[in-house]
Amino acid sequence: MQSVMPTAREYNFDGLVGPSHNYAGLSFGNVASFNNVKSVSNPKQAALQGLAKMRALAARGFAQAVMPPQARPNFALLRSIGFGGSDADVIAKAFRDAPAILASAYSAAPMWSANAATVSPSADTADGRTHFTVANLNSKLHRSYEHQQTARTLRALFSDERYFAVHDALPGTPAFGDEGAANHTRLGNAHGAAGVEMFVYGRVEFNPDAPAPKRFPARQTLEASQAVARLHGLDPARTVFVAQDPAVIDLGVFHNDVIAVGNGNVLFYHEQAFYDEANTLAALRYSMAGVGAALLPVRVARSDVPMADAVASYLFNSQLLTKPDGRMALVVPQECRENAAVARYLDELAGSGGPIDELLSFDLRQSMRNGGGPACLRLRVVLTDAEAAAMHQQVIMTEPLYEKLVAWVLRHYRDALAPADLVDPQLAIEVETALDELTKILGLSCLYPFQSGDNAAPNS
Ligand SMILES: N=C(N)NCCC[C@H](NC(=O)CCC(=O)O)C(=O)O
Repeated sequence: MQSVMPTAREYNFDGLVGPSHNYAGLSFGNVASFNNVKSVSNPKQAALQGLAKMRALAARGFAQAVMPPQARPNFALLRSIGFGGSDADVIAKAFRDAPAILASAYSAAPMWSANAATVSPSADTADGRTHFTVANLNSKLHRSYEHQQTARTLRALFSDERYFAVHDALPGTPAFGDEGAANHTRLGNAHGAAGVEMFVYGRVEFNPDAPAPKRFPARQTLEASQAVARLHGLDPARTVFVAQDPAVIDLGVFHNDVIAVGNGNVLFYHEQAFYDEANTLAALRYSMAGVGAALLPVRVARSDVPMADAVASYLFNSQLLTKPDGRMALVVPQECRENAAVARYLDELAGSGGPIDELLSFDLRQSMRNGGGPACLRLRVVLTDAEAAAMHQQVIMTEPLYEKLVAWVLRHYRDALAPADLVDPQLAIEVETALDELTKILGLSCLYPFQSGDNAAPNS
């Protein structure tokens, strides 16, 4: 007997780049972040590049929404470590004594919304609700405090508890290092059907013999992934935990979404993505058979794309999107067209008669220089029609919203931000003014603690 499956669509929630986007080199292990340290950023261009991608994908009929940026600088963080006085005093003292920490408090990293949370659609969970676990991002100071505002934002967007459950971040300790959807892939048939959830980890806290990188940190632990699966009420038969190859973490693959992407029954991945490729595929095949799906691996050999090219071009940090005709489009950063090996590979892929028959390339240079490609910039949320109707509607990308957001960016954003500009107290005022206005555009009152006069709250 065939059960009736609700129609569901994958919404991509792109992080809107905030007005303080800058290059502070805060992410050891992320090659682009390190290489561009202390260069001058262009927040206006960064935001416009991100919006152009959202607009183009929405215009193509993909379900697209926007995640607002976070308030910056994080005065509560700065005050909690001994910088006191007026806001301007706090900024001046932090800039003088601890410029890297001021930069951390100013980071626009929430733009990479793939790291905001792990999301399990209602078709996979025990209670039939969509579950979100906010990522603690505790591997890096500048990302470790994002979770407080992320929880607040997700609860504002998905407030109807009949449909949605938003879990707070896991305890912020190394055993539970959690980077959200960047290390999570869902495979199956249709979006609305039960699927297999694959969690990829880089380290096991309580097994000193487990593979682990030597040079760069592994940000995701097995223990964290298991906790998320438990919180979401996932069926163990449809949940697969997989070790990332630690050797590639040491080459700059700091998240699994830098080396693999899945959609539907397709897993597009580099042969060095997993510690044990054969067993990973076998486990996925076995689990997927349980939901009547057959894995379709699209494996990229190192002879076609060496790891250095994969990391430099961000080929795998692409979005793999199902088109109305059931074929798939790969959304890649422009750098993929500029890398000879990758460009050659992609042309062959699109013409190969396989599931991916279209390439869409975007200029996301501002984000890329911080190690964030198309996939980093979006959080995937599969929603049934009823769930989509229950979420906050004013964040869904439409042409009028796009136009309003572009005008807002042009009004408020700077086109150059150098490390020394972070000492300018005016920047903090500009950011607050911009975000206050944004909440009106998006119909999200009291999204930020500063809007309730609470700049001292830990999540301010
Ligand atoms: N792969 C995914 N899903 N996300 C990419 C996140 C990039 C981010 N970069 C930064 O945080 C750079 C900050 C700086 O250097 O200023 C990070 O390393 O966490």
